[in-house]
Amino acid sequence: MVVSSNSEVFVLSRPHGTVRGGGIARTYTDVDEASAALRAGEIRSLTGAIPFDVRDRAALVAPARLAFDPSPLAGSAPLTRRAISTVLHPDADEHRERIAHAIKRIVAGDVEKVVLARSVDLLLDQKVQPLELLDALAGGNVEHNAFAVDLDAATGSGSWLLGASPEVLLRKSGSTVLCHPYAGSAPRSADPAEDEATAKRLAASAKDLAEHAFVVDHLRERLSHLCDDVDAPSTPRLQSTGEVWHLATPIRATLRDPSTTALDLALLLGPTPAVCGTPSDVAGQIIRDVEGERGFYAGSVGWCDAAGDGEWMVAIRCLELAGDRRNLRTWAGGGIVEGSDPQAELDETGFKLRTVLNALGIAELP
Ligand SMILES: C=C(O[C@H]1C=CC=C(C(=O)O)[C@@H]1O)C(=O)O
Repeated sequence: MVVSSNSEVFVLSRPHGTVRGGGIARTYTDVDEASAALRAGEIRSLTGAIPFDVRDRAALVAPARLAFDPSPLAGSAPLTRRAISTVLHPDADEHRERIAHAIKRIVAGDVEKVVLARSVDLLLDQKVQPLELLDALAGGNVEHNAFAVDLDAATGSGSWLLGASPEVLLRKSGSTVLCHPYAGSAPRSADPAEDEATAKRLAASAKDLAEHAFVVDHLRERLSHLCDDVDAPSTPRLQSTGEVWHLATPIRATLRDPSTTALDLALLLGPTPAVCGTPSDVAGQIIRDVEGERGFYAGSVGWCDAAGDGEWMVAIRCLELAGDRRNLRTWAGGGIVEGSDPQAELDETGFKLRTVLNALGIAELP
C-alpha cells in the first residue's frame, strides 16, 4: 500500500539519541516483504513493530523522513489519569495456576523455560495522546528509554504501541552487533539498604542466573550463524530501572557480512528466551495455548536504514493504546524455570506493570 501522511509515526529514545520516523512512503505487514524491499534498495529505511508471532501482521513503515537527534527525549512528569475500569487477563489465581502447570511441564522434561505473561485492560477517565504518553514514559525511565510506534499499518484502527523497555535486542552499526539481554528480576525498594540487599540476592540467585543463561545461550548460538568473535562475559551484571532490578549481559559480535541488516538480525534473534522460552518452538506453542495471541507485546520495535544499520528493542514494559485514546492494554511476563515459585512470579508481574502505570499516574490496580 502506498499512502502519504506528514506526521510522526515512530519515535525511539535511547541514552545515545532519539530516532524519529515521519511521513509514510510505504507500509508493510509482511516482514519478509519489508526486508526484501530494504535489501533491494526500493526503500531507504524502515521503522515499526514486529509482532511476537512473526506470522501475525507486522506494523512496518518506510518513512518519508528518518531523523537522528544525539540526545534522548528529556521526558516529562507522570500524567494524572485514573482508570475507571480495569480487567485482568487472567486474574491472580489463574495466573498462579498457569505457572504451577508450566513448572510441572518443566519437571516432566517437556520444556526448560517458558515466559508466561498476563495483561491488563484499562479504560482511562480522560484521553491520552501517544506523544504525551511517550514523554511521560521517557521521563520515568532512568536512561530515558522510550518508544512510540503507530500500529495503523497492521491494525487499521489508529492504535499505537508505547513503552519504556530497557532491553536491547540488538544495535547494529557497520559490522558490529551489540545485544543487551535482560532476564532475572527483583523489585526496587524505596529503602536504600533493602534495595541494595535485594540486588545482591538477585545477583546470587541460582534460579535467576539459570533463567538468564537461557537467553545468553540462545543469542550466542543465533549470532554464531552470522558473526565471528561473539563475546559475552560469563556472569551477568545488575541493571535497574525505576521499578525493577535485572540481570543483564552485554554481548558484542562482528558480522561476517556487514550488509546484513538490523531488521534481518531482529528476525534471526527474536523472540529470545527472555520473552518466549527454551526450546523456542515448544515454549512458543505453550504460550499460544495458554495466553492466546500476544500481538506486539514481546515482539520488537525499532528501525533500520539503507546501510542496514539500526536498533531494535524487545517490546516489553509497553502498552497498546486504542484509537479512541482512552482504552489500552498493558502486559507483564516472567520467565518460569524449574525453581520458580508461582506467588513470586505473580508478584513479579505486579512490579513490572508499574512502569506503564507510573507513567499514567495510576497508583494501584484493584
Ligand atoms: C517478559 C518481561 O520481562 C523479561 C525481561 C526481563 C526480565 C524478565 C524476567 O525476569 O522474567 C523477562 O525475561 C516483561 O517485562 O514482560
